[in-house]
Amino acid sequence: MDNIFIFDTTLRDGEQSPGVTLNLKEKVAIAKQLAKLGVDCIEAGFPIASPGDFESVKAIAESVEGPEIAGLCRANKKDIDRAWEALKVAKKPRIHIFLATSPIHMKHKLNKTSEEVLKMAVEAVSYAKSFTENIEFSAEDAFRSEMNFLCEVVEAVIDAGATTVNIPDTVGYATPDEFGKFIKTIHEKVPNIDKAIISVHCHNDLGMATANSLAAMENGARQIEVAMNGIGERAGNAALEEVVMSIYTRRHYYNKKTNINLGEIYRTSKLVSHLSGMQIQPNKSVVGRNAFAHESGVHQDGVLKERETYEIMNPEMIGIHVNNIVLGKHSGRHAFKTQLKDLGYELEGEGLNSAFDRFKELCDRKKEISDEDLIALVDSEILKGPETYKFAFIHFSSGTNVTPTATIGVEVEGKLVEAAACAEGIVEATYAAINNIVKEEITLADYSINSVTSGKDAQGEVIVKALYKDKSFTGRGISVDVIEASARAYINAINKAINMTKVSEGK
Ligand SMILES: CC(=O)SCCNC(=O)CCNC(=O)[C@H](O)C(C)(C)COP(=O)(O)OP(=O)(O)OC[C@H]1O[C@@H](n2cnc3c(N)ncnc32)[C@H](O)[C@@H]1OP(=O)(O)O
Ligand SMILES: CC(C)C(=O)C(=O)O
Ligand SMILES: [Mg+2]
Repeated sequence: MDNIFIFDTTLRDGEQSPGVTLNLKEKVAIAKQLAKLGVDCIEAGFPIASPGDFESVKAIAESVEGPEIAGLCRANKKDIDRAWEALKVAKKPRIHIFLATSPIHMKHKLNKTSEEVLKMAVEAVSYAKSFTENIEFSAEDAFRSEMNFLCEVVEAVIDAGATTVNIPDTVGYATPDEFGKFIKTIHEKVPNIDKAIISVHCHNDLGMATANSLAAMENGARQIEVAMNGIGERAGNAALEEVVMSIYTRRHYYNKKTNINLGEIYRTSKLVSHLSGMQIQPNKSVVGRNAFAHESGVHQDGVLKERETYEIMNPEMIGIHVNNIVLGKHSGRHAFKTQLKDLGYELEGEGLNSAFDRFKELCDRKKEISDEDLIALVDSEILKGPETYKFAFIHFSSGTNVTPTATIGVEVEGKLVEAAACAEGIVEATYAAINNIVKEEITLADYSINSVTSGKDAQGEVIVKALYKDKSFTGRGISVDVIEASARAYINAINKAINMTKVSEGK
């Protein structure tokens, strides 16, 4: 079976999803999980975009082993220099240069002729080649490009040393049959095509990103670019879990394989969803809550008699955990640590202690702690990043004919600071009380609440988006009390906003 190279762009195109902002610690945690998952290449970011992006690409290049680490750049020297500065510490660095080749992008966005674009592409690849052998070139908006010109660019960048050439459907315009034919034609027309790996990068604007990627694979593409849970610009990228599980489940049809450890898929999906704040729709293929649920009698009867009547994949295969240990108030550190290890977390020392303390607090408020509770707790506890403001307590009163009032306690540099506020609603009062302590120009842009598990003692997970200096920051908070979860989420967003802005302003 031929191997298909999986290039993961969760941390670059995925992070371009509106409203998603990940801090350095979160990006490194996702990259380490992607390495466990077995992706062949991690696109860690766009180093010139901001000091924060640069630092996270560098940190991933330094600390994540296994996959190649790629950094994106435009076709110019300063982007390539900056990308190399971040990537050079990686064991297997890859410079990824993109430049649009479609008439609409060249004319309106780049204001360049096709001759100038061809020259820029070749010069950029040749320049990057002075740093590393491993160069990917992406012809942005390739699918809307004129075929002969696109082939001319592909041939020229391969001659200049590109080892991978990516053919993106940047705006998700293609349909599977025509995209397959498109990739086939490129293979037929470009004489030196065998000297490079042909890659595809499909967007999901018409819901066809996975189908288009697979059609391209059937016509010679050997690398597929994906993002976990399909996150990315606009409607997102081809979803890693869909592409990989299609290749696996239909392996006898496609005769292809990937290096992905299928058992890490669910865990990675959960981590990305928690940290990005992009919730997974219940009916999402492979990783949605309902992907393996059977509601109707005929289906339940079938599955009880023989699972394969209605299931084409085994949930355990993708790491949906079958749990024999029930954690609760009487569990100790050993069971806690073992359970976490089964879920993919290797916690030691301070990290383990702080997660265990939060776990014990939770046990006082909730009888049985599920895997979902544990994952949410550890993700919010361990990866929250620097805490300028630390939640201490909240008291509130609210109800019909009562003015909602909240008093909040927050630790600032080790000192407890308290403030109170009234408003029309209790969440608004809580946030006004927090604003009285924080005194920064931060506004709430979005708020959502979900229960982590079912049952009356379920934890609530609040995700907020806060605006600070024209940028949006996601915060997450969990608690069995939804007002406390709301306070924790807002404080988390404020901490991220202040600390990530300091990094990007070089402070
Ligand atoms: C399809 C994709 O996903 S592409 C990746 C998109 N990702 C991002 O944009 C990441 C975040 N971006 C940023 O932070 C900023 O856009 C930066 C730092 C990269 C650039 O910021 P600025 O210098 O202020 O430029 P701005 O974004 O306004 O405009 C882009 C400029 O790059 C040029 N450009 C766009 N693509 C390319 C390219 N591939 N190669 C060279 N130049 C390019 C544009 O023509 C424009 O140039 P102009 O100023 O001469 O008109
Ligand atoms: C940078 C390129 C690969 C991209 O994201 C696109 O064309 O969609
Ligand atoms: Mg893209």
